[in-house]
Amino acid sequence: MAYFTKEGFLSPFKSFATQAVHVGQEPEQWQSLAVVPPISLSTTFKQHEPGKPAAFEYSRSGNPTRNCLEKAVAALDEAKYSFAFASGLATTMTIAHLLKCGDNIVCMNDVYGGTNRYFREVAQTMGLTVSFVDCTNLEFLKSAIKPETKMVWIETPTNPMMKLVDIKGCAEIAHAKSQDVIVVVDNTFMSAYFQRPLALGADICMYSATKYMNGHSDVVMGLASVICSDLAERIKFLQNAIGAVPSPFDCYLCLRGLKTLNLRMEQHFKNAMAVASFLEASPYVEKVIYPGLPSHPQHELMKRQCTGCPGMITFYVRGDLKTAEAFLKNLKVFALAESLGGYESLAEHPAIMTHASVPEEYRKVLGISDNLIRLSIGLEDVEDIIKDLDQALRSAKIEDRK
Ligand SMILES: Cc1ncc(COP(=O)(O)O)c(C=O)c1O
Ligand SMILES: N[C@@H](CCSC[C@H](N)C(=O)O)C(=O)O
Repeated sequence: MAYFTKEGFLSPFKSFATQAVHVGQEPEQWQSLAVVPPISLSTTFKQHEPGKPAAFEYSRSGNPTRNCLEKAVAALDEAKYSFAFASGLATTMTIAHLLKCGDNIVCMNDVYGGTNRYFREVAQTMGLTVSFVDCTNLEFLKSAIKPETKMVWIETPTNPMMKLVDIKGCAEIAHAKSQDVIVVVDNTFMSAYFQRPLALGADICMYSATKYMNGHSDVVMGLASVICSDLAERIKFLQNAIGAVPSPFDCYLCLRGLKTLNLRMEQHFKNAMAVASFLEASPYVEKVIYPGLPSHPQHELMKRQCTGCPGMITFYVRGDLKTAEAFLKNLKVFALAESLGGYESLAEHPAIMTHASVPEEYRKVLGISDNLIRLSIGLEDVEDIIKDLDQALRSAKIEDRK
């Protein structure tokens, strides 16, 4: 088993835990001096004079509980502003509305299946064009950007192939072409604790907060953070004008989840590192893709732009679809389920589940084959996680060809 070390990674972001606990949550903002931000359910707020609201007027436009969450996330992303949405995809849709008919998006070719589906089947029918490009190679990105390109959309690490994209390199190339190109990083797999895209030159850092940011698999939500006040104005306008906002209760839960983000991510990393090492040594496994392992082709980039690695591991089981299915059905500690980033370990089959919406020929090119498995390593005792994987691999009756 590889020795766990964070050597070579970026140092943790200063005062992260303190900010997660306190920013946006000052008791003095409430008449009650509540230490825990109240869940503010009122849809509307009394005005003293027509058209002159105090801090809030209508809950879609702004809500006290959401406000606390947005302030906390802005601090954790080293941003100036953050905006919460009803889901990760609602965030993607709202961001896409920054563009107009005829504009082009250059999108990393390996992204979450739903992002791929949204760009191909929704945004394109509304008049945007989308070019899917392997942005791991910055030369490909450079040649893909054309005069109509107004947005570059990357995910790093990618879902599910765990490819890394050099955020700083991408931002430099995109902005050198034109300062108007908006560079968006989907930071879902990393969370604010392990990666700060805005500090590396991105314009928007977005999340499916359904995953690590909330971390308890009980909220569907999205977030977008920015530094530029002009961009913030435009997103705030769209947040209200489109209206895909989260409920105050979900904002409360996510804010609560953020308080343990640093602790959870550290443990996800430790557990995943042990699991990845176990899988790499297993005769039943063809190949493990985990950026924390020196065997990952972009391990050095991971250390250069991140403070650690999340609990996401992708691997090829030695065998075929039947083997993969048998393995997944035999798991006991892991739940066979879509999603990721919660405290519980999940396993899934990308080709049949999370990335079924990606056309088959495309999946082939990306390497999303029938024997590909994606794991979200949770916070259970790592010995139990490994024992479970071991028994499931063995009982899948895989021929040992090593
Ligand atoms: C990387 C990534 N981005 C975006 C999304 C979309 O988020 P949501 O399910 O919250 O709409 C997901 C998962 O669904 C995801 O894995
Ligand atoms: N981002 C999650 C969600 C998975 S897919 C959800 C649903 N089946 C859909 O197609 O929209 C993940 O990667 O697990």
